[in-house]
Amino acid sequence: DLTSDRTALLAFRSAVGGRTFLWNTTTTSPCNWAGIQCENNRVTVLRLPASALYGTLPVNTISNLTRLRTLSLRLNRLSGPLPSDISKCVELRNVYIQGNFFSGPVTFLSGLHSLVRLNLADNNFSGNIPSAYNNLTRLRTLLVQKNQFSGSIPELKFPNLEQFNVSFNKLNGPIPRSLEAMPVSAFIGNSLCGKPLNVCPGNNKTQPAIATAGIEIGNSSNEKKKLSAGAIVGIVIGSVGGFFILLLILFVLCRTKNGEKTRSVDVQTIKQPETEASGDKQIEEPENGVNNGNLVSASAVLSSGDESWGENGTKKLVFFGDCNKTFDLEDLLRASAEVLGKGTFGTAYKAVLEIGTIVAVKRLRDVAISERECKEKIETVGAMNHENLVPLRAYYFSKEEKLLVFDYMPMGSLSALLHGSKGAGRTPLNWEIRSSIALGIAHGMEYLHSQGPNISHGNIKSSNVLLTKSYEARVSDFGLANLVGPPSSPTRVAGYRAPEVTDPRNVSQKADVYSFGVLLLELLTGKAPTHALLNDEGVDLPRWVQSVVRQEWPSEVFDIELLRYQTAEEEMVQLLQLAIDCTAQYPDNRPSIPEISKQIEELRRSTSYDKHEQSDLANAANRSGPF
Ligand SMILES: Nc1ncnc2c1ncn2[C@@H]1O[C@H](COP(=O)(O)OP(=O)(O)OP(=O)(O)O)[C@@H](O)[C@H]1O
Repeated sequence: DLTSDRTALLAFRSAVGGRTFLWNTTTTSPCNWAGIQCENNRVTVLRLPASALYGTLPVNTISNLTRLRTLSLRLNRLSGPLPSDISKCVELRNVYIQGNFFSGPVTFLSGLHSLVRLNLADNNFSGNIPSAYNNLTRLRTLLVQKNQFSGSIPELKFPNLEQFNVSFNKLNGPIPRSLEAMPVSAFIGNSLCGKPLNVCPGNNKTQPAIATAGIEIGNSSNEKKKLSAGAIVGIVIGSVGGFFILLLILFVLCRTKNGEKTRSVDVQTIKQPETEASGDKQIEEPENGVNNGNLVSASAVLSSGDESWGENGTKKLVFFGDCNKTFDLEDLLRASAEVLGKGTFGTAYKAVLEIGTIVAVKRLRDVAISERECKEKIETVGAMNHENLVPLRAYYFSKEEKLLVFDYMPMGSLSALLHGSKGAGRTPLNWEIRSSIALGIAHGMEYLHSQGPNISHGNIKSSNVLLTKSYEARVSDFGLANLVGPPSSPTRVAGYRAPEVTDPRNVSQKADVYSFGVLLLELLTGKAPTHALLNDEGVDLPRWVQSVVRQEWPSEVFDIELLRYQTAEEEMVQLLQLAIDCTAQYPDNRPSIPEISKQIEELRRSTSYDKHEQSDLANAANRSGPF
């Protein structure tokens, strides 16, 4: 059997071009060849992702591997039709051929009853979406986005379907009921209609009662009645009258409210002493960013009559939620402090309080908005509560000083971990850690984005991802982007900024996704992204990765440290593809954060699934070559 597998594999190798040392043919057993795994002396896994393969696949190559369970040819340059005889591999569970140039209709599916994951995305497949998919009752993932599929989507019934995407094809007609619960992004870029997209034309069920002139009433066509001209005039006059009454009520309400507001502002102004007249000074900035004794060596500055935001004129830290108020402003000012770094919004300090508590304090500078607005924004940040966000515990606000008190994260930032010293004693950042960090960030962002369509982070980058002792990711600096004025010079954030962003204080959720994509590339490549303007040793990561993936050997993009963990090569390439999708030029072509989380969860699950399935393969460790 193994001899026939070997023959089939050699036929495959001679059919496609690519990396020349693909397989060491002097070894008799293909089970020792790179990218191949066996069970009971039969080839079960053929993984050649990102291996610069090109050419077509003739019949009797893959199909002779009758015990094949996983076929991955992801991110190569293979073309032509996929031979239909692959249907002979009845044990196939995972087929990943995303990111090639395969074309023609998909005819190989009938008979593949065991299929769990099917990813045909980013190819040139055409024809209808075969209803043969319906035989695939175990299917959990069906990704066929970015192809040339046309016609309508058949009613597909998959009891276990978790991931589904047909976006950016040439499909038309209504979305079948069984797929209504899928996200909008699964269907965009086609001429489809119906839930979750817009209502199909001619389907009046969910249309508003008054749509256009010549209005029709009723659910089915035989019930349709034309409204008389008189009725239309009546409806229009009634609606306009109602609208004016509503406007009048709103006007009266606003006037009453404004009167109240003015009164409360007056009260506050009277309460607050004149801080400018009290001769307060600003806290001294450390000259060179080194330890400066305590947080505010000029703590007297604040105690000399500076006005806090306290209710009755006392200096007060305002705490959030049920956070224990175990310290006050005086304690904070007395704490020994060291500078952690200077960022866009100010300087960050590590403060060790006398009671032993350690906090991170951020002193905001150049706050560009009114006190009231600033307070509201800080309160919004304080109300955010998610395990993957750095919690804001308290704040202090006065005319001269704006301090934000966060939990201190002992492992520092992801940026420092990726690009800092790689000397002995450092925990190597393996796939498990990196993929879990990626997932943590995605979850934190998903929480932020779920707060409203206009809520975004605005400054996603590796120095804003902090880590706990167990390397869990916590996103920091959310909600601060619009507190301060725009930076005067390009900063490190430039390498993460989406091409459409012109005002850094106004960043959409899709622009956050772009920055996250760059962050994923940074995690995978180990390279720091920067902007050409800055002219330092960094690179324009999305552009560099795109060029390597398309022109050279794609796996060369990965960080050497990651390549040591070869058992996850498939998932690494999957995450690379996701990062490339996130950094699409056009915002609409980028996936949403919930989708991204789902994909990372899924690929992390498949790592553990594969590990479990193949743990007894002693030869896995002996494989040669990069994969
Ligand atoms: N809560 C925290 N715990 C531990 N270290 C922190 C904390 N907050 C910030 N830091 C450290 O302080 C440094 C400076 O942080 P800061 O957020 O002020 O600037 P930045 O992230 O480099 O840039 P930007 O202000 O543009 O986000 C960061 O690199 C980070 O390592």
